[in-house]
Amino acid sequence: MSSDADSSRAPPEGLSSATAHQALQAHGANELPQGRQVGAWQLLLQVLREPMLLLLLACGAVYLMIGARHEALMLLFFVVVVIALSYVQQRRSSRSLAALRELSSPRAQVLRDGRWQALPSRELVPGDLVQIAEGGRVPADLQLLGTASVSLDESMLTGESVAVHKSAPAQVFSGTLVTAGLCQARVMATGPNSALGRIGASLQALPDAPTPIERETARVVRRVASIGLALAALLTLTHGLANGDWLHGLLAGLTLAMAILPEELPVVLTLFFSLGAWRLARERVLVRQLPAVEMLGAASVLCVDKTGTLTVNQMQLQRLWSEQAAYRRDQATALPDSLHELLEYAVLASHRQAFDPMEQALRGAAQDWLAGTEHLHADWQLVEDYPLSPALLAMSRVWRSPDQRSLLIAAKGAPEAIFDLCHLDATRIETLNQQVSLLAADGLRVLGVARAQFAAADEALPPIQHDFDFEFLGLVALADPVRADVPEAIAACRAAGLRVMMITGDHPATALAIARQIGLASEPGALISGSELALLDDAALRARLPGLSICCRVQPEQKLRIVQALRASGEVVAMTGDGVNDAPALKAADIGVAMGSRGSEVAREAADLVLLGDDFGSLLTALRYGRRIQLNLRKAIVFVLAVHVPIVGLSLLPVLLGWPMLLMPVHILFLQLIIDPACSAIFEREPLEPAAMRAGPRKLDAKLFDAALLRRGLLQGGGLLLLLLAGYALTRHWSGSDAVARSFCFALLVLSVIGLLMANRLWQPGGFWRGLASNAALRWMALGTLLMLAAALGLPGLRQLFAFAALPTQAWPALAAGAALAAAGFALSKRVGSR
Ligand SMILES: Nc1ncnc2c1ncn2[C@@H]1O[C@H](COP(=O)(O)OP(=O)(O)OP(=O)(O)O)[C@@H](O)[C@H]1O
Ligand SMILES: [Cu+]
Repeated sequence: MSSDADSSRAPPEGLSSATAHQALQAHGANELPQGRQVGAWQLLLQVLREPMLLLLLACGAVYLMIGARHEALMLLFFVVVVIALSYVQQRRSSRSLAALRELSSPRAQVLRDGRWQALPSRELVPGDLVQIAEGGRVPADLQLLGTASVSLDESMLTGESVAVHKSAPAQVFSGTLVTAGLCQARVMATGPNSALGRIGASLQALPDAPTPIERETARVVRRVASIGLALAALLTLTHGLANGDWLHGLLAGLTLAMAILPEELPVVLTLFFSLGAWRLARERVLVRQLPAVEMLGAASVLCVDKTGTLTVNQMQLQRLWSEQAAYRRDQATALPDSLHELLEYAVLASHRQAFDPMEQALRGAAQDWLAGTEHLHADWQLVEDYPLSPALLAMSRVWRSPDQRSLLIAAKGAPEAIFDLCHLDATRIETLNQQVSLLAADGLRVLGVARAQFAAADEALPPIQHDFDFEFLGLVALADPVRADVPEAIAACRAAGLRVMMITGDHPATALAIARQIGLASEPGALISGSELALLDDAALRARLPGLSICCRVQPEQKLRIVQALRASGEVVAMTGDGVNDAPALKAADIGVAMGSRGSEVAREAADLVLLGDDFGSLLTALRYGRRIQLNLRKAIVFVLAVHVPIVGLSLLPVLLGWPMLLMPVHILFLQLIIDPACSAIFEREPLEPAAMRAGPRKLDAKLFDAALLRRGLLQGGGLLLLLLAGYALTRHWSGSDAVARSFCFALLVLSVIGLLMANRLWQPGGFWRGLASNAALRWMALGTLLMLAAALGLPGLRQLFAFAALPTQAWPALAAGAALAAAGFALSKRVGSR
């Protein structure tokens, strides 16, 4: 980490943690005033505003008016239970969200107690020594130190998006973006005292806009709720007009409203997303946009950048080649003298404090092979530097040596760019290209190296690299090994129905070689180069997309174009990236994925997911979770739907048929107490069914509440309603007692709800009982429910509250038979309703 160029000077010192701690007390944390945070009270308020509670309170009031004090008290008890339940659920989500926020807070490289460490930027204090590097945000107002320089994008302070070049002792400002370079700096001002703090700007993330799924759910809930209210009003009217008993009519209406209200859906949605994000964080995947995980389940194309994602991005210089000599690291130890100059100029064309792994590799090789020769020039002075540009993939650096009058220029870059700079003739280019292809075919990244002299040392330097008179020196080839887990992960992605596309700035031959190593399609039509791509208009590009798996020599802007073209042709695009230039494409993709430790801050800010461990395999984990959340959501929805049909039916039909009221608020509440926790706790925990991974991505326009889902839910619920009505009518006829019939019907309903849970837990056929063994939440749930049911049927006090009667012995076998029938029906419905 320390600078190699400054070794002659005493290294600047950092702070000790004790001093830093004191300074932190004095100056305050290095952060801007935060947006509002959700405290416990606000959560409670949110809970209290829930419509379910309002309905309960209204019911309580009606009970008081008709003088049923016990019932009113019991409702009050339920109010407390419901509040406690939703409070616990909401806290669980907001806790996991807070933990995520903590994980995603920015970090800075700081020298503390003589050791470089990554600390939260929040803990920086004036006087700290930090290091900033390409792709990072400046964590505070800093003064640059040493000889290195950086390029900055200060647009967020100035509105100017032209990069500015700065070197010591210039100041750089908090929140600006380092687009190139690596430099040490001293912290001058933090938090509200920084330039950013003074203008009151904030880097707060965008407010979370509701996603399609959230909007769809909100729409469904609204629609169902208004239908419910209308029905409830209608019921109250019918009842009131028919019997003249308006209070009981109101009670029936409120009961129906409670039965219909799909209040668990939004809860299920937030809880599934936030718990899913929390689970993923434990797998070292940070979710910055919650719905992105579910979206990942729908991804159909995965665009990956080669360097750093598919490969480890640790370069090693493997071969050097000039027209006179060649060297392979694996076949010889010493570098022949005739290649010394080639390596010397490759290093001169690099930064002294190298950020780029290629340059680090060149520097490392030079230290191994050129140490003690006259080819390392610590005393040369940098005069000018021509950076790499998309138009010319080559960079040059101009040097002044103490013992020469003319300036020396070293250039390195993509071979074709260097050939261009050297103005080589066509035949020589052709032979050289053969050599490049030979090196690249082994998966090596090839760079050309050239040198020039500029005699008139006091004249102004030319504006572009082409104006120098370059002489070609040779080629260097670097290896960047493929990550060990990549071939397997790629195969798994493809098995899951995802198309994988490699996007790289590298040479076609290198890209092809890597594609073969990782098992991507590599036939001729599968590859397109950036220059070819530039000739296509949007329609032609879209036509070219099918079957494409490698894009090489693409420029950063072209990544954006590829993503947009893919999306325009109906694909759901997940895209990985790590560089400063990748941010627009990451934003444009449906799911942007950034590498956590190696990727740039900017890429992380633009991404929806961050792979904290930098391993490609965890993307696959995220994909599995995406499918899992999506499938479990669907299961929960089918369950909620199926369970509401009989509840609504039993509240509505008796009134319409002129029977005595069957379900009362207390029954609905009892059921609610099973249903709410059941959907969130039991379905959320379900592991992914293997078939869902093979089934391919969900269609983008597929709704969460699609026809298959509705059909299955209505089938299960409708069947159950018929069974319950039949059971009710039969027991009533046979026992002559409303209370016995109600007890029977309710007990059957509760047993069937447990059956519905077990049936919808696993959608693949079979496995009805397996649920009890593998899902502890389900086991407890079932046990608790049975105990509650037994209490309501068995304890005289409760029996009265529930308006039950003791079930005669003959009813028990009938109950068991009914439950078995329901279970068989649910098992059958899985075959009918499958997609
Ligand atoms: N520091 C450098 N010095 C000289 N040439 C460079 C340097 N960096 C990149 N190049 C040239 O530019 C080409 C494209 O580089 P670029 O950075 O766009 O690819 P990349 O983003 O590293 O690759 P990938 O897209 O696979 O991640 C390289 O293949 C190389 O020829
Ligand atoms: Cu409900």
